[in-house]
Amino acid sequence: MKRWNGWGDDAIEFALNADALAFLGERLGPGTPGAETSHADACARIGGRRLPPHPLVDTSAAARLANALGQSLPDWLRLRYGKIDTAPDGVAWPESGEEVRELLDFAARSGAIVIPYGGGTSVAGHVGVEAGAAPVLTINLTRMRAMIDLDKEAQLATFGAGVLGPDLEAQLRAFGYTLGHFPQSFEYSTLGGWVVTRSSGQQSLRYGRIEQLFAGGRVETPAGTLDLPTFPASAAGTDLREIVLGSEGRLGILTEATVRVSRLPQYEAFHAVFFPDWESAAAATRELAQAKLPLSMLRLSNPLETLTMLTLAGHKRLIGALETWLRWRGCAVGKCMLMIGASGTAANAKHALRAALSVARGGGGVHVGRTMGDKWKQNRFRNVYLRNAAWEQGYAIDTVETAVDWPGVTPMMHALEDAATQAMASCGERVHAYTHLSHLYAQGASVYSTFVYRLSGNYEEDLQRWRRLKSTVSEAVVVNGGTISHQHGVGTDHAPYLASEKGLLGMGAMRTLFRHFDPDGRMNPGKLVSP
Ligand SMILES: Cc1cc2nc3c(=O)[nH]c(=O)nc-3n(C[C@H](O)[C@H](O)[C@H](O)COP(=O)(O)OP(=O)(O)OC[C@H]3O[C@@H](n4cnc5c(N)ncnc54)[C@H](O)[C@@H]3O)c2cc1C
Repeated sequence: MKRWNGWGDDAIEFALNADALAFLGERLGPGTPGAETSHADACARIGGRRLPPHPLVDTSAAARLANALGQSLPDWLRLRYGKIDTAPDGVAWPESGEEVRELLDFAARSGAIVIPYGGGTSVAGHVGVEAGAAPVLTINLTRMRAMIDLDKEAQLATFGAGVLGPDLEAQLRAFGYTLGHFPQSFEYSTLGGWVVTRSSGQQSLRYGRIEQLFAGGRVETPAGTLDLPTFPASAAGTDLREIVLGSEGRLGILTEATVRVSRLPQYEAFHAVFFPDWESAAAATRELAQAKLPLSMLRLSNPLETLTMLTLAGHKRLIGALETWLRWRGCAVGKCMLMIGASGTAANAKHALRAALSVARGGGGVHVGRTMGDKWKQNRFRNVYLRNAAWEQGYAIDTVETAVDWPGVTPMMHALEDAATQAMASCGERVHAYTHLSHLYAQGASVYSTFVYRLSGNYEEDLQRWRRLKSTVSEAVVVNGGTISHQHGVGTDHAPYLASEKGLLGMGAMRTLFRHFDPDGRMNPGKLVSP
């Protein structure tokens, strides 16, 4: 069953091994797990409902709690410490566009605010309920999950927008196709959520970001239905898909999405290469991105992330032997791991890998084969469970991500890690901060930093620690010329920083656009831009 106050299926544990615990203890000090609220107590704290009855709306405390929050660290703090001060007044699970329309009309009649809810994997405060006088209706889309059409000739598939990643891939795989969109949250996030948050999957180098995959669809807005027909390309003025992408539930509900699919790859492999230091690794990775080889993934870990991954991997003797061999090849303290993936026909993928490994070797890289790549693939959606394991040992894990052009990539990495160190020092704490470049472009890269730090066991103190960390690191993103999000979107947590990249005129244009589709300001207010 899905965990109500953590990540994933409660039958799956991904424990921290003894070496990893000792490593964290040494770097941060011993953790203090907080007292936890039970599900029954959390339900008991859900206040009275303010919506009139409707046959499609469930007003039970359990349904409202399950759809009250996402997966950001403050969301976790609220759930774990039982500080659920706001929740929707009712939750509906429509099964058709007509039911969505009916629910939007019901919300208008009841003066209710509407929050669209996909998988609830937002890490930026997209689905939470702001305190206010109006009742709140959360519309959970996950029952709209069928494949409506597969046009093999055009390689286009249309789905109900609430389809979860594994379900979508399984429905396509039955016909020999894939979307190839694999965010780390794949198992619990939805197609609609991906589109409206401009998500990016781990193999975006081959398949593209969701912007490239989203071909059209249907949006139910308070002002009417917006249909987006598919074209391979069009010069007919403003591309209306672009106003749906990144709209974060502000203009309406995406009920159907048509996506560009590919044939299932015959062959897929991930290889690991180590470099002696960050400078050589970053230079070779940039060269690889600019060579535009048909790879599916490039993912470069900095020295501390490399060390952390090797420590978490367990298999101490095997990793020890690998490290001895790497030392002998010149990759010792400060080494960085690059993961290179290729998918497609066996001949093309192998050719791309051979070419990539040759560039990597030319840049000082040491190729260690496929074993680590196979392990990475096997655990690509499992590592997230470490958030649960770390919490239980008294440690919080949070991440911040941005993207910047190549000259800014290394300065950004240092700026994010320094900002986190400074923020936690102001709380009298240390932080274990490490970074990888997860999505590579010819012009630049996403910079993705992970921060591990101690919980205090006290809700207010832990919220304060998170606020300091989030604001200091977000300011570092802005000062260093990065976007406030490369893939997680804006929500409430990044909204204060958006104007610095959009400008006042741009922010005004976004507000006017949302008002056009949602004249009463009913759709997910407070997220992305202030009303
Ligand atoms: C552990 C973890 C790993 C992650 N890894 C990645 C990653 O690799 N790449 C990445 O891009 N993101 C990642 N994310 C972030 C998150 O998964 C994405 O933002 C995802 O796109 C959200 O999809 P969802 O279905 O869960 O949407 P939700 O969280 O339910 O909603 C997000 C926003 O979309 C709106 N919304 C949802 N569905 C609809 C709809 N049908 N119509 C209109 N509005 C809608 C909501 O109102 C809200 O504003 C990760 C999150 C976690 C917790």
